[in-house]
Amino acid sequence: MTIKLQGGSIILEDGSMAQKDLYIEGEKMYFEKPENSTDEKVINIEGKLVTPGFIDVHVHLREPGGEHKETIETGTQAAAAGGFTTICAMPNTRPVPDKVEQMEWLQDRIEETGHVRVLPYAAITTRQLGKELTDFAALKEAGAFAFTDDGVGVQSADKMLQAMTEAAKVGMAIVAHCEEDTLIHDGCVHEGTFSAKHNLKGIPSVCESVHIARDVLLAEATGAHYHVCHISTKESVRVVRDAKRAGINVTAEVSPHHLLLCDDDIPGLDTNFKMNPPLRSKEDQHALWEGLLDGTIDFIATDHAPHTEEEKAVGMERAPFGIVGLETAFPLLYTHMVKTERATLKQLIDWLTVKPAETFGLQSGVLKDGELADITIVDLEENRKIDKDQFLSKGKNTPFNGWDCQGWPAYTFVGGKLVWEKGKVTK
Ligand SMILES: NC(=O)N[C@@H](CC(=O)O)C(=O)O
Ligand SMILES: [Zn+2]
Ligand SMILES: [Zn+2]
Repeated sequence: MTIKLQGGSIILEDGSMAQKDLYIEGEKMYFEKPENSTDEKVINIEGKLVTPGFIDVHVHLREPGGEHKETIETGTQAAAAGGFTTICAMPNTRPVPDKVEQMEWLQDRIEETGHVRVLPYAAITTRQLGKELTDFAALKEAGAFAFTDDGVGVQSADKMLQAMTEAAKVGMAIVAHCEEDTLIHDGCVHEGTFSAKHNLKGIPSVCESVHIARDVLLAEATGAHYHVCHISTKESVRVVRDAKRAGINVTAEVSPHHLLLCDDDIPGLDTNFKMNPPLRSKEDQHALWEGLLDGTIDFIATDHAPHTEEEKAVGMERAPFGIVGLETAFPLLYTHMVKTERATLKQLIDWLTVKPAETFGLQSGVLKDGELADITIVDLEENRKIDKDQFLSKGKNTPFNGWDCQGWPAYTFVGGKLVWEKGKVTK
């Protein structure tokens, strides 16, 4: 059966917007009605926006080993609800995907229970311990998206040098959680006004930026593609900007929460404002916007990191780091970036589609005649409050609960299949 998406505004490959019907037949999309099409189901999407499905390269699905926080099934349902058609799963699970066997298990599980495309990362080091490199060639062969030890930094410069050398050989990216263990100082929030006011130990900005400074030089020495996860400080932005100017192959992502919040916004000892890296200063937040707008930062990724309410209910110092993001990213960014005219709709969509696709050489990210139908349809007029109890994710740990947002995903198609329709999963 052909699905006709009728009357929507489409974002075309060249970035222009056109009022145009779109047809889905099998896995593919077409700008004209396919010739062999017989019966037709019309979905009226007048007034709505049709965009390439969103891509999030930084998601914690927790399976295997953390199924009480999230599963591939619930995490991909949350992704579908958020308009994401491709997400990349972080490897800080138990066991860690550091061997072909684990990658294969993960691929099977994704195939069985995933509602959207899931591209799994493999670890840089065995059990993410930073000691022994994994077999990059074998893991690439087994379908790894890229290599990362996200959750912890790679402490040894020599290990990182070896990792980048191997990554360059197999033509894959090193995706880095940048954190120098000797500078964490046992902190639970940013070292700044909030930590001082509440007498909490702080994580200084240099804890992140020294790793980035080290790593861009290693990337230069090896020619590897080096990607910075969840960039959060002004010094980090400056280092990446300078490295790009020097022609080093570095890219970076920023999370919605680091764009929309700083440590002044933390209302008190609320652990839904605790994440790694922590919310930094107003100045840092400003530098992230600047970096994103001038192209130093390439795109946006959520760092969706679900934890249970019980785990989060043990106080600022002991609660785990991390907040969820898949179901709130677009409405938050549309409301606080586009409606406020700090960026255009086209820029926002690029940061969620074309840019991550280009950075990692993915085929998706554009609407193109005859291509796979990974499509998100957004109701830009819909207004509602974020309600954590409505999340499909098991994680309710968001600092944005109750925020008024405009612009919510209404339909999500993955490979021509409707996986989300106004409030319900349709698989
Ligand atoms: N971001 C976080 O605060 N937490 C992440 C780990 C990580 O992304 O570093 C998690 O796995 O919970
Ligand atoms: Zn991380
Ligand atoms: Zn992460």
